[in-house]
Amino acid sequence: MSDEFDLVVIGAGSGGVRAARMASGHGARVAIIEERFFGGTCVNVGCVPKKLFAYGAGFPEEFELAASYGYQLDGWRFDWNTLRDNKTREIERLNGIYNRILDNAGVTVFEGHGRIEGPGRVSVDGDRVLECKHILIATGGKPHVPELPGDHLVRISDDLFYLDKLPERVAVVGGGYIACEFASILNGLGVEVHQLYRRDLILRGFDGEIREFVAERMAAAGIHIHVNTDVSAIEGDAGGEKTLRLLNGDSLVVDEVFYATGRVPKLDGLFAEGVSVQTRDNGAVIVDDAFQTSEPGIHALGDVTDRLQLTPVALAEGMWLAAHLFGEHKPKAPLDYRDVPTAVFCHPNIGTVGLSQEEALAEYGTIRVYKSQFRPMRYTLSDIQEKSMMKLIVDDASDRVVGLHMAGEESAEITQGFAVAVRMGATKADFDATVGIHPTSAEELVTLRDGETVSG
Ligand SMILES: Cc1cc2nc3c(=O)[nH]c(=O)nc-3n(C[C@H](O)[C@H](O)[C@H](O)COP(=O)(O)OP(=O)(O)OC[C@H]3O[C@@H](n4cnc5c(N)ncnc54)[C@H](O)[C@@H]3O)c2cc1C
Ligand SMILES: NC(=O)c1ccc[n+]([C@@H]2O[C@H](COP(=O)([O-])OP(=O)(O)OC[C@H]3O[C@@H](n4cnc5c(N)ncnc54)[C@H](O)[C@@H]3O)[C@@H](O)[C@H]2O)c1
Repeated sequence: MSDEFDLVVIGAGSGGVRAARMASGHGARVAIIEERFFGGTCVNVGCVPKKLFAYGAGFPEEFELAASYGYQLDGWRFDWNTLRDNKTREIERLNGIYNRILDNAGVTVFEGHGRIEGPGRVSVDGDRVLECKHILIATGGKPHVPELPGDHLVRISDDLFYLDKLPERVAVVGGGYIACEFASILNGLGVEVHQLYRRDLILRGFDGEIREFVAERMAAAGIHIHVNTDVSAIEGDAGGEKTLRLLNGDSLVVDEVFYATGRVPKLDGLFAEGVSVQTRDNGAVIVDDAFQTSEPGIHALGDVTDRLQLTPVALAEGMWLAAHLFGEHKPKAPLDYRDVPTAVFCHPNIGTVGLSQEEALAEYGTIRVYKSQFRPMRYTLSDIQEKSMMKLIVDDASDRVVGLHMAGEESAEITQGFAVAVRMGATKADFDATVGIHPTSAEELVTLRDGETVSG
């Protein structure tokens, strides 16, 4: 086996695997080094197990709904171990697939810790040294927990996926993607959930009315959302009850405390002494439009650069870089981060693409806002009070739809399709001219009529 490569990728997560495969496909000699799990965060402790758990958490409501359609269920019992272990089996299957994909693509795989020894030199476990023309840092991120007394009692997102037993009461600290998703999953599985958020409304950065709607729906589903609240100390022991001392003087007793207070770039032991690249204050590797760091021949992409921490973004970056470095047809323009759709798999789901009402107002001055709240048909035979909300934000001058937001069942699935139209610059008139599919929730988005003009 040769130890000389065109590209050595450090980290076999979403971005690293895609870049390695594509580069190999373009004819490059590629090696990849992974120290923990093939497929990275998304496959092992992120998107995939999270979505499986979110499906699992939806069943109690399905059982209740089934009764309204005439199904007599003779009671049910939930077994955490079955869900956790079935999930783990599926993740192990995917690990194998990732390994095979790399092999089949002709990528040389190393298991161990990658360290950059100098330009064009990467060691595996500080031992074997690989020589290469290009190095790619695709080492992802890791959870950030603020320092506080008792922080050794805190659990991070990775831990949820391997809990020995499901706790009866939890506190989830944070108001972003992971905190909202975990709060919804645990609540759906029957756990008493307290979500603590330091500001006044969760899901900062999303459209204001969608945030209010989702916070209200999550609370209606049974999650105790404590806003303007932060933790000053945690007391207790790892295997038992924990008491959270709150800044407002209150306290809260739970069995587990999950912190979902953001993720920071993972650079642990990545650089040998005397080697470095420029980073931002939070450690994010600074790259230009071509994913080039401050050091020639060293590139970086994905979560370690802290642009948009999303798997499809890391995949797109990996493909772009592989084509740029080794492709016959080089990309003609930098990757476009405009109108990247995203979803939060809390309950209800959020799907969003483009600008929030607040952002659109600041950018365009005068906008039209179309919105609708309704009870999806599926629930109308039951007493379940599920609701959906949809919003279109239109630039008044050009009639272009610049933002599309939905909270409610199937939001993520529906938004993916509409994201194509928004990216292509569809106008409100185009939406109006599109015939709906009946009866669906999605048809609401092409039948919204009475817009409100808002000027900033
Ligand atoms: C709980 C959770 C849920 C999420 N859900 C979603 C979702 O639903 N949708 C979505 O789009 N995104 C989601 N994300 C975000 C998504 O997982 C990340 O954006 C994505 O995985 C980033 O890919 P990456 O290649 O940059 O890094 P990663 O996937 O983190 O891969 C980095 C890899 O590098 C390895 N590594 C690190 N240092 C070294 C070293 N020195 N040597 C060798 N190997 C090393 C790590 O072990 C890891 O396997 C979620 C994240 C979390 C935590
Ligand atoms: N569905 C998805 O696509 C998905 C799901 C999960 C994660 N992700 C990605 O992973 C990233 C990380 O997720 P996350 O939820 O950890 O981060 P986040 O940035 O979405 O949320 C972090 C939350 O922690 C709070 N916070 C930060 N520091 C704090 C402190 N010291 N004390 C109290 N609260 C504090 C913030 O106010 C915020 O509410 C996300 O930004 C997202 O890009 C995506």
